[in-house]
Amino acid sequence: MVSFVVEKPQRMSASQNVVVSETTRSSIIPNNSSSAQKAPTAHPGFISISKKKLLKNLEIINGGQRINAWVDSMRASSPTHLKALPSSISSQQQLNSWIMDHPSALDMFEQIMEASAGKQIVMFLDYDGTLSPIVDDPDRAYMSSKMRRTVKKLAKCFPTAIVTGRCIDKVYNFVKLAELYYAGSHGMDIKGPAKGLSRHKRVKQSLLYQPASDYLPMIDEVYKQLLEKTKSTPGVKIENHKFCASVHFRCVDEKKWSELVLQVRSVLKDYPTLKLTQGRKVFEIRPMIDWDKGKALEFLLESLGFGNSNNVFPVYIGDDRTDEDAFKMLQDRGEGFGILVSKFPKDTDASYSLQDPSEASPHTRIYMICVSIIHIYIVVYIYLYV
Ligand SMILES: O=P(O)(O)OC[C@H]1O[C@H](O[C@H]2O[C@H](CO)[C@@H](O)[C@H](O)[C@H]2O)[C@H](O)[C@@H](O)[C@@H]1O
Repeated sequence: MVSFVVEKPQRMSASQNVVVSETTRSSIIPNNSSSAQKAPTAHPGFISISKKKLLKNLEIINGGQRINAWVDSMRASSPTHLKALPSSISSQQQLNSWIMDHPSALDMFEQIMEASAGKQIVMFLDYDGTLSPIVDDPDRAYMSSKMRRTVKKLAKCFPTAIVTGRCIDKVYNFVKLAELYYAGSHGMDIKGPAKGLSRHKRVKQSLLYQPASDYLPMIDEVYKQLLEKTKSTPGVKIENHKFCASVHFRCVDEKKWSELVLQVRSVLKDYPTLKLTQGRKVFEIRPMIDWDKGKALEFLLESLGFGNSNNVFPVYIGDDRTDEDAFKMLQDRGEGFGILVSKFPKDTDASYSLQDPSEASPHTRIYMICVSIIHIYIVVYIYLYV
């Protein structure tokens, strides 16, 4: 039986977390006692619900299984922002203080230029919510042609990778750029640029690494079971991402969420080697292996010959909790920086943010940052070599 514990890991692998409330990085993870940690203190400036209070709020139903925590977590899953502020702190004050800690990447040209001078920039880009806007139907999360042109230009200047929860085939159908590296299925499927590019037909990327290949049949089985179990829930969408599966509830009526949770759990109970994490209005079912977007980033840097190099400057742009693993990896390596795309303050390991109160689309923001990075590169190149 899979049961769940509530914990508050502050700096554990972000992708292992299912956020219980908007104000914490609390998580619901499969109940294995070794993973239950002592609750650390919350990040300063961030409001946390105590474990006791949270547990009090949990409703014990269905043979002792806790459902309300899941539903709270689902409610908070997109957009993630800080609602439950003490009345003494206005949301504007909180935003200001967060921006002091995570300044807009667009205001930091000089610092970025200085820090990256003489180093090889390597670009890592998340897809959903970063290169494409969040939309109701995951099959229609198109990237604009303008964005595609920007990414193409970027890839001419620097090695560029798409790091996504989607499987490579699906993300490739949106991005359509053979010259990129792709780390699909949350980094569990890594491919390099295709050799012998063709304008007319897709040339297959070269396989670099698949750390969860043993899980392929299991994920397929789970995907089919999820389809079957959830078919009575209107609006649900199940995706097979090869090494992981997604259960979307963005279009499921909130009244049906507890029912959906029960359906998902009834499938997962037979698969103790899978874990469940949560993204933006989506449950992600993934192999319980020590691999995430951060590890994929590290792997790609090594593959590019920058394993032990001081001459590399990786930049990772992402919007979701799973991107935190990559931000953390950069922070731990002390190289490059992470940029969080978010309009709201979030607990993050990214150094910079891209948030736009004037509601510019993610396209515009990423476009601007990419153009800026290309600009920085050209300036540095001219400075050094011309
Ligand atoms: O790592 P990412 O590239 O950010 O992928 C994470 C998930 O993205 C997709 O779902 C999200 O975007 C959808 C389209 O905008 C939206 O409908 C959904 O609510 C979001 O969660 C993708 O469909 C998932 O499978 C990925 O895991």
